Amino acid sequence: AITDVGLFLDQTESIRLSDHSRFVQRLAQIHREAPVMTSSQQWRLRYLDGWESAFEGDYPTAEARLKDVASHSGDINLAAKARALLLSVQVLNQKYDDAYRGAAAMIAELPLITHADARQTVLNNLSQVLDFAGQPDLALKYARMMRDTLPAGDSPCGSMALEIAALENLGRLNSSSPELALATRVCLTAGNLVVADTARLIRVDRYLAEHRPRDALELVDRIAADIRSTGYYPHLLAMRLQRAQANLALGHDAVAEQAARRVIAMSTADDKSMHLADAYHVLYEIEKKRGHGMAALDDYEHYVKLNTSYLNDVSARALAYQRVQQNLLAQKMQNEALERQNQVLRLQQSLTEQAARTTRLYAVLLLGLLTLLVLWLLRVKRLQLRFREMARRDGLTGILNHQHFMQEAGTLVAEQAKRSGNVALALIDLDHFKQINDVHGHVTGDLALRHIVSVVQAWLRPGDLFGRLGGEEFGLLLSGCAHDECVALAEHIREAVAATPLRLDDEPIVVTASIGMAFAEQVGFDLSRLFHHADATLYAAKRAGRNRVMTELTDEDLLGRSVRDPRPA
Ligand SMILES: Nc1nc2c(ncn2[C@@H]2O[C@H](COP(=O)(O)OP(=O)(O)OP(=O)(O)O)[C@@H](O)[C@H]2O)c(=O)[nH]1
Repeated sequence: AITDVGLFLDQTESIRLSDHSRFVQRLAQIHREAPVMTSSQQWRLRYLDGWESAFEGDYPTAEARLKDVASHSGDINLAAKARALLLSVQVLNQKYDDAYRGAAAMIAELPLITHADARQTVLNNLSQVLDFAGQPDLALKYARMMRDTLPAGDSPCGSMALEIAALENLGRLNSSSPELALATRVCLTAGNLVVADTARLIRVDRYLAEHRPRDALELVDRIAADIRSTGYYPHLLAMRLQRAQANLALGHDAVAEQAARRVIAMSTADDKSMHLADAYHVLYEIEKKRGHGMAALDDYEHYVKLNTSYLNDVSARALAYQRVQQNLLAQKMQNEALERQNQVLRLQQSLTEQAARTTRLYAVLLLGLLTLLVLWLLRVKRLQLRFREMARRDGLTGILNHQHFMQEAGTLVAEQAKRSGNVALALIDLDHFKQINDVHGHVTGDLALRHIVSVVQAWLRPGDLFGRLGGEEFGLLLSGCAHDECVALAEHIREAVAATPLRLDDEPIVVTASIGMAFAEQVGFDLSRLFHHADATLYAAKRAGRNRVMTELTDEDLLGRSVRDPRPA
């Protein structure tokens, strides 16, 4: 019983050529015993079944089994072996186009087939198929590749067989070619009788071609037992034909006839080998010698028919090979054209993308520039505003300067004139300011001016105009307050100034202010008249002892004392 299925399959496969009958027995045994097998072992068995079908000449069964293994085993190396064998089966079954397409595909895939055993099988079948396609040069190339990549310990018998087959077709062999002797010896040593027989049968052919029928016959007799023991049909046929031809050449017509008739009897109707045609040619020669005109003619007709059929088959194979090559070339060119078209499309796409990117870049740059421009304009505008504002302000105190106070005051007076509102002008002059400068210094005088300004500002209402008219004199234009309210506000300011001394390190510095007022309701909506009158009341306040608010002129002022010149507008 089979104990180790893997080992059993290995051993069975290894003797398929050297001991074919045992190989068949073992295949039958494994099917009979049906041991438990892994999936991969089942596929290996199927491959061996396919191999045996091919060996027996049952090509349709072989093809079905091998295609099954190639498509479904899932084992890349076993599939490669199955496909390689399928090539030979298809050729033998005259499916040339299929075989040559398969061969082209296998050549392309060759670098992927790394398993040494599978690679040997593929190279082996490629060489066979290409030789059969009338391409002995290529066949020789793959045979030599097979020899050069032979796994260590393997016999070179197989590759030598292919090499001599290709050399034979190239017309490069004669009966004493060392390749033939070497192949025979190597294959006999390896126990591969079928291949050794191939080499020896070629040698017989060469003897016959060299008109050495005796040597041919002698060699045939020597190898007959071996050939019969393999049972390999093409060899049996070849051997009998060679025997017929050799005997014919030696004048042993009866023996020759017998051998030729055995060839014919063995052949199947659709046999396309040259052996059958040649067998009829032997019979034709014999009948001709015998003077049997009708029989000779009959044999000759057979010969011509078979020979034509054989030659047709040879040219059909060569044509199929060329056709497949042309188709592959056309397909390759079509693929290249498509690839070029794709390249153009890809290029166009990338150009479009690049253009879009460039446009985006320009847009971003432009936007950046615009932003910068806007920011710059804003900055310029801000600076302009700042400069304008600076031009309107008094440098020391930050309130309106004289010129701007006069402008704004003019506008305000005109507005109030239109709506008959009330306007009051208060001129504020600090008292004895010269003394502050003299006693505390000019810097302290500056601080005192700013201090007073901040005290006054605390009392201002929105809309009140406050400006420095020069030195220690300030103008305050009030609107929207009744006469008494305006006076009260001026009074609050005066009190606040007097009550809020400037506090530095030393003792507090008290500053007082005199305020003279004028009202539009009394002098009219005219700025210079308002100034003129306020200046006069201010002068009156000073004369009256300072630190006070004056709204009217005293009798004393009215009698004789002239008022000061109004401030220039
Ligand atoms: N520290 C300082 N002093 C100023 C400034 N402008 C004017 N003065 C001083 O203010 C003083 C004004 O003096 P006067 O016009 O004599 O008047 P006063 O001393 O205030 O006396 P009355 O107005 O009569 O009370 C002068 O000593 C000027 O130098 C200024 O910007 N800073």
